[in-house]
Amino acid sequence: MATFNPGKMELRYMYTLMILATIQIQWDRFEVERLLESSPVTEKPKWVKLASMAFPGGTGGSGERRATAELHGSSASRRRSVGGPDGGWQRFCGGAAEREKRGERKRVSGREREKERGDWLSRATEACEEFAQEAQKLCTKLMELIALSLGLPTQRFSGFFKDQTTSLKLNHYPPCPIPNLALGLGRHKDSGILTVLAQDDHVGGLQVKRKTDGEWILVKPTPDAYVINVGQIIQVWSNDRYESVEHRVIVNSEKERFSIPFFFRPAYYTMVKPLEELIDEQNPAKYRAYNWGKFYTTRKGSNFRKLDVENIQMEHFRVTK
Ligand SMILES: O=C(O)CCC(=O)C(=O)O
Ligand SMILES: [Fe+2]
Repeated sequence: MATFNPGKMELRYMYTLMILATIQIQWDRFEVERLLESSPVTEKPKWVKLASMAFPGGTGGSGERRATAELHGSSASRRRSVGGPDGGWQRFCGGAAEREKRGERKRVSGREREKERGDWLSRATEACEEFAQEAQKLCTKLMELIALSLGLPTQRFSGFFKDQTTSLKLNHYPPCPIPNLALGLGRHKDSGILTVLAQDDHVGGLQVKRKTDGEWILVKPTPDAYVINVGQIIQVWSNDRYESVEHRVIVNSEKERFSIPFFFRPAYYTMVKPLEELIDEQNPAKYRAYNWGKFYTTRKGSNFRKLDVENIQMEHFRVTK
């Protein structure tokens, strides 16, 4: 019987999460299809069977509901979608052969796979485009409300929405027989402006850290609702009046889980710093200015997950007294 070692736990998340696709969203044009085609999805056909993806519907409007229906498949096709990304995953959750025995993975012919890939791409593309457009509108609205709540004009943030580095990610967390030895995604704060997260309507896994006692609290899925995360940029802009919450994802021993975060982010050239209207002698700036593009690429390019070293954090720009 394996023993639970919380110290090691954080390091193992890279074994379980499969990022099916990361879609860079252009401000004036959604180039989802082209980017999906060049994503790892097409290079790793065993990941492709996403027809079963539970795409939470409702708040995005009727178009999204249609996409939801399209993306729901039979339970047989859902099982077929489970594939393993690497040896690490196999170590904890079984190799391809074991998963085939458990009925979680089925061998498919090259031709069948090609067809599935094509079908999946067109359905996923349509669904992603609709979701991205709705999420974009939602973020714009939310930023108006956040501006008002800070005593600022509603359009205060609109200058930051040009040349966005916004992206959409499709996450797949396969079931893991030893869930207490793995994390779907390690603890982190989202670094951008806002995240609109469509989490699986039925399978929970997202946890947030309660500030008062450090306890991890499960965010129970609410059908027809999105989870909105305040990103670290809002924390800096608001000079800590808003705080970005730490979160992570645990895995499930029986059920796979999907989630679709939409990361609303500014242009690479944005200098992130507390808004001048919010600082004065009594409320001095708590952060030094940093370049978003540099911050983001350094953070993304770092191999902190493997080396167990600290990744670049917004906290590094906090002014110390
Ligand atoms: O899968 C989830 O529910 C959360 C994913 C997440 O936090 C992220 O991708 O940043
Ligand atoms: Fe996150």
